[in-house]
Amino acid sequence: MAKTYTLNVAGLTRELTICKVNDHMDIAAFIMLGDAELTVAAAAELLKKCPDFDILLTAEAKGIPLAHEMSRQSGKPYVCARKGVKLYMPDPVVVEDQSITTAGKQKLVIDRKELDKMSGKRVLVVDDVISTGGSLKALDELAEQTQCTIVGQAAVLAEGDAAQRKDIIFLEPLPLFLH
Ligand SMILES: O=P(O)(O)OC[C@H]1O[C@H](OP(=O)(O)OP(=O)(O)O)[C@H](O)[C@@H]1O
Ligand SMILES: Nc1ncnc2[nH]cnc12
Repeated sequence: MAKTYTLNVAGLTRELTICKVNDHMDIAAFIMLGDAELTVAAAAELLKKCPDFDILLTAEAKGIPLAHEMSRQSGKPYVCARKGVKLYMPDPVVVEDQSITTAGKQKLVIDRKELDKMSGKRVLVVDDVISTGGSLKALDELAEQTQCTIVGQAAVLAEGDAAQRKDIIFLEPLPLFLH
């Protein structure tokens, strides 16, 4: 049987499977994709803690259901950064992204027209989990490519050292398993 970590968040309990990242570190995999009950509950709790905003910004893939639900509950729109350039992006703005779960570099991309939906707006950056902060940094870099104000950076979970950060809003910490 795979080892698990018991997570209590937004009034719900989930058993997260522990997965190997490398010889020295495991993570408890937090997968909200497919978990509508948790997504709805976490979005509601997070919105209570976040400042007023005009538009949400998130990253493909696991950030999408959370941003969608926060958008639905708040009535505010969201913009999603994709992990690659699509043929329907005439003017893609691309930044590099490195996250704890992915070996090597990824890309985050938003087409200019989509990016400019944030222009002059108060932007709340959201993701399911913040760990190294690499993905959050890439989202911030994209937001900085237009005239907007980032009013908050929020995630359901802050993993490892991210739980000590004072510049993010989160519901619960998530440990890293070092050995
Ligand atoms: O703080 P970091 O170290 O960047 O880790 C956090 C990021 O990692 C996960 O995405 P992942 O790269 O696994 O991609 P996915 O959502 O496409 O599965 C998660 O959804 C965050 O975006
Ligand atoms: N614990 C975790 N589970 C899933 N994706 C992650 N990205 C960063 N940390 C993660």
